[in-house]
Amino acid sequence: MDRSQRHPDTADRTAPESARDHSIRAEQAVLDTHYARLDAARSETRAALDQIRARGANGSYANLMEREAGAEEQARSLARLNSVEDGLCFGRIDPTSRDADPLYIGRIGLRDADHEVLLVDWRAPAAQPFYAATPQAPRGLARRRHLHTRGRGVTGIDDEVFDLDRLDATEQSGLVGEAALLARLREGRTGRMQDIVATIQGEQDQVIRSALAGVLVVQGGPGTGKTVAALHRTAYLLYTHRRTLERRGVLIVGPNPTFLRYIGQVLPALGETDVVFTTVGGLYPGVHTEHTDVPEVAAVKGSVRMAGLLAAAVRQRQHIPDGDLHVAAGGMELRVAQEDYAELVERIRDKELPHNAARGHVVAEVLTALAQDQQRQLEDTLREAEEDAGLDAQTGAAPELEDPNAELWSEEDLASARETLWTDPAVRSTLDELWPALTPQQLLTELFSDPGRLLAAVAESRRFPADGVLTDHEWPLLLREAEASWTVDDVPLLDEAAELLGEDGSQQRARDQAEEQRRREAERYAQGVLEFTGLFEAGMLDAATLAERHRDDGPSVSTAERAAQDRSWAYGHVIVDEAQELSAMAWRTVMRRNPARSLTVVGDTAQTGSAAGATSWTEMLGPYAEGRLQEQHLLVNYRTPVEIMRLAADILAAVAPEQRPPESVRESGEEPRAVRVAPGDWSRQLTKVVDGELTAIGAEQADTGHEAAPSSDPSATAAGGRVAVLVPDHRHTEFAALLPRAAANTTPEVLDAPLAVLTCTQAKGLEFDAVVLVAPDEILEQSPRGGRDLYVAATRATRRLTVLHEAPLPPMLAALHGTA
Ligand SMILES: Nc1ncnc2c1ncn2[C@@H]1O[C@H](COP(=O)(O)OP(=O)(O)OP(=O)(O)O)[C@@H](O)[C@H]1O
Repeated sequence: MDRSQRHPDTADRTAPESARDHSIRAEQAVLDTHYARLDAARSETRAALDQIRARGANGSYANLMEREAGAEEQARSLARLNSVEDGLCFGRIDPTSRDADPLYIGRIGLRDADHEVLLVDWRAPAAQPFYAATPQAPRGLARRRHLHTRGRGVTGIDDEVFDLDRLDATEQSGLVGEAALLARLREGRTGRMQDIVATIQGEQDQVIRSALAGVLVVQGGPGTGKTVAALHRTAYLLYTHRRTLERRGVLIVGPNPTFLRYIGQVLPALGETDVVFTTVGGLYPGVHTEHTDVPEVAAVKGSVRMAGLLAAAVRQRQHIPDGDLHVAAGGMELRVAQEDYAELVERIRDKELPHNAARGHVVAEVLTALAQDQQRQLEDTLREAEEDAGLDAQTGAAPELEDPNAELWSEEDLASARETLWTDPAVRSTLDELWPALTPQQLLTELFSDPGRLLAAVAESRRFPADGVLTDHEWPLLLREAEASWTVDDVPLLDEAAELLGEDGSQQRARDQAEEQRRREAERYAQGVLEFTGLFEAGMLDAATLAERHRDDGPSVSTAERAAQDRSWAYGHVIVDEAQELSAMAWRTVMRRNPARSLTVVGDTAQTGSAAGATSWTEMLGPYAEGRLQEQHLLVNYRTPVEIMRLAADILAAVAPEQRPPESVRESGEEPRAVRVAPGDWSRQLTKVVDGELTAIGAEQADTGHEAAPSSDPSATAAGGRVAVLVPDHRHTEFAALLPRAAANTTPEVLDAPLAVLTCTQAKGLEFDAVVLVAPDEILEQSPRGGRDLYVAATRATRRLTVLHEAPLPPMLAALHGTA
């Protein structure tokens, strides 16, 4: 169904040419004033910046600081003004009240010289009716108008009229309308996501403008604009809560680096850059990985029961020997009674400190116990000596000691004995055995590479089975070589371990190093400023002092930098995209980064590919939201045409019958098709189909004015439009080799290449003009969630889907029309 048909008020394009031209001319005149104002604002800002710089060489320290801050602010403003050149104004709303003027909506707000509003920022409350008005609830609007522009010229307008009476006769006859949305959706894909400020739909607007606090879950089928809405929400929140979010930063977690690059350009386009982008594999500072475990291992590592296992593994490292503690030190055999040691361990455990912090207490108490034993032994020796001396010298009777309980050692003696003992290697190694200082990496490596240790931790975890324990079938799956590299599924475990262990000194050292590096850079910069301003020669200030004084909360870029390095950083807001893929353990990590629980979670539980991912939001997130979980549903698919979505709906019915497929917004006129490949004929058939797609896209672009340079290589003609070959995981290398000109890895070139060979996981969140889906039966079989992978693959195309198969098609694809 064409969406324009759902707006009965949307006028047809059959309006008289002259009236349409008249409207365009009128809007052009308004747009000219917007650009004139933008140019003026740029000139003013540039002049202000030049003036600040020109004042550089003189003045007091305070003036200098003020000038620096002023220059930075002006430079930011200028960058913002420069970033809105394209599509500065894209909408207009006419209120029903005849007394009120129309409002123009744009990428930024502008006022004229008299401070009258010329243009309203799309994120401002006054702009909301532009996005939220519907024929049923027009929000006080008589008309919503979309302006199409190229450069600084108005090329077209689309109107939706909510109150015809409000428009005069000329305006009524000049109504024009082809839904701006459909025009936008017909454009070819570029490999980078683009902003949708001009065509945000009502249900998306609700997501974008939801309150900052609480956990907002946005569930929606493929192509419903979850990602793009989440990004616009980020821009909206940064605009509305700038102070909070600039200081604490916004974290965006995505499924893979390609996806992050795919969406990465949208925020700068919206004028917002103060954001940290990462994947789950990058959430733990110092480790960055994109390798994943096989599904059955990932399922175990992602289970919340791992938290209990790791807690048990840490307890296992807090050793309580079977007998008394004996240490040979300082020529003596020192002893701590087993029950005394066990009692002190229980006392320290009761404090519920992280392991490494508790170690400090254990060390202190054991040293005291050893020193006291040393004292006791020395005193006994002394007494014996004195007794012997007394017996010898007098009558043979024992002498009367002054007080048998008297302490011969002072507090200082005890302290110095403890210090000496601490330097004794035997004492140290005993303490390291009893209660070692551990890094998260060490804990995990030693646990997973030692079956005996792992089994002991499993046994220990079964003593406290509160959150469930691993079965005898599951725990052996964790075993691996000590040298094995970290996987994405290990990252939340490292974070959990870090939480249990606390600081071991290495984190502090890393932070100190980073701080030292920053200090040196600030000093170098300050030195430049001083030489430039002459203050250095005047001897008024040295670079270190200036750098130190200049250290405040700093610009948000450094907020992002600081946040990314600091495991304990509390972000102001966190956005998780393709959130269905995160395991329970990954959520524990994400929640630690956002103790205030201000999160936007977007995903589709029907697309979950990961074995440890979510099948229910309430189950996965309920425990963290404490009644503040709000779920919104997006139901309209803006990517996949009706014809392809019909087929995808069959897959969905087979793999997640409880889910409703989204409703597609447009038809392409082309049914998806199946091509049967004869055994051994993959290379020829694949090349033929791919070449056909590339040629077709090249021709379509030529038709729509996006003409590419002629070339004998069909892949060169598709610049701007893209084809993806989606293959089973285990055959990726094989199919990539059959198409050597295709990009086939997860570097940025995949996004820019006209042709790419990807697995379903790599294609998650991305979209292409045409998709060639290879060996669907094998995709289905590749994991317990293979059916969901197939659903993801089938919903990536904006125009055409071709399925290539050698084996018979799975029943869920029975509706496909085949070709020889
Ligand atoms: N209001 C809109 N105006 C124009 N284009 C839109 C709109 N909403 C979504 N789109 C486009 O639809 C496509 C799909 O959007 P997006 O990738 O955000 O969907 P998604 O729900 O995250 O999909 P998936 O679950 O498959 O990853 C994108 O090209 C996006 O730009």
